[in-house]
Amino acid sequence: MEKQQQQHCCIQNKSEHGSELVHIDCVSHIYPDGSVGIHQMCFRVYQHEIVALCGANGAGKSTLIEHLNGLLEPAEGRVQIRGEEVTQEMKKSLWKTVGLVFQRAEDQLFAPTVLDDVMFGPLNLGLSPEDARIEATQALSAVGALDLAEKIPAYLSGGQKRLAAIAGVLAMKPAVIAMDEPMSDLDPSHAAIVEKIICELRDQFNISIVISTHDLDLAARIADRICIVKAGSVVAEGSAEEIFYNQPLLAEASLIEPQVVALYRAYCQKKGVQPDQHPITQKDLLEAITS
Ligand SMILES: Nc1ncnc2c1ncn2[C@@H]1O[C@H](COP(=O)(O)OP(=O)(O)OP(=O)(O)O)[C@@H](O)[C@H]1O
Repeated sequence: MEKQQQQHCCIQNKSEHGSELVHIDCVSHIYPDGSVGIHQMCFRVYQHEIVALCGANGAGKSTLIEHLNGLLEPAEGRVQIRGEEVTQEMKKSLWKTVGLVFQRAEDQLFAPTVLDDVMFGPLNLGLSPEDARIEATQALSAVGALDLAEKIPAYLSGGQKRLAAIAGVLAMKPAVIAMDEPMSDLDPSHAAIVEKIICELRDQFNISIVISTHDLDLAARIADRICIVKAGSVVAEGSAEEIFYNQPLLAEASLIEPQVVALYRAYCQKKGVQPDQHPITQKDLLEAITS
């Protein structure tokens, strides 16, 4: 089986990446009702990166995310943390390395106040109440939500719940934070706040971020690496330029190219020129069409 796993996991660690933090090599994950969640899935998270999992509904993004912190386990396969294979005993503590922000943030908020909630993780890590309070206060401050500390989680707005949930995970100082659809249900201004926080977590806290998203424009703006998930597997990975200018790949994965890519193609078509650049951000696009 060892040989089979090595053969299947064909996307190799490349020198341009930082060191490897998590490696999921999942031959299969079958849900109790027999549904195949993921299969032949190879996925790595490297240090200091934002990686976006993009795929259609039911592609397997959430199932993969839940494998990252041991909420789900491969029926067949293995998980490695910093090159070390995770044993049954270690599975219980994967959450210390990988924090998970659920799609429905309320699913992880249960304490009487936001501060209590954010302190829960540090207390579980064995910190004293005083130190847990300091960590929680710093985490709330980092996501700009210190004013929510004494609020009752159930009464927060959707955007506030998302910030409180991110703070709760950040307070444990994990190496990786995985967020399942982090912008779902957020208005544009709250989405912009969360987008900024995601970039700050990488840049200021050196935390690697995994997001699952249907929003390819978001992925194009912030992700260092894009993984296309289809039918339970990562079928392609690369930079935004490599992935989002590959029309056959996107069509095969039932994805629609980001707006910047569509606009650039339309511009080139109208001008009768070959699309010889690969703008990904609005700034790149402006430069490409004005240069
Ligand atoms: N608890 C479950 N029990 C049975 N099947 C499940 C369960 N959760 C997910 N699945 C199935 O596993 C497959 C992958 O689902 P998953 O939720 O991982 O996809 P996804 O890419 O996150 O989808 P979406 O974008 O719609 O959230 C789907 O076929 C789904 O029906």
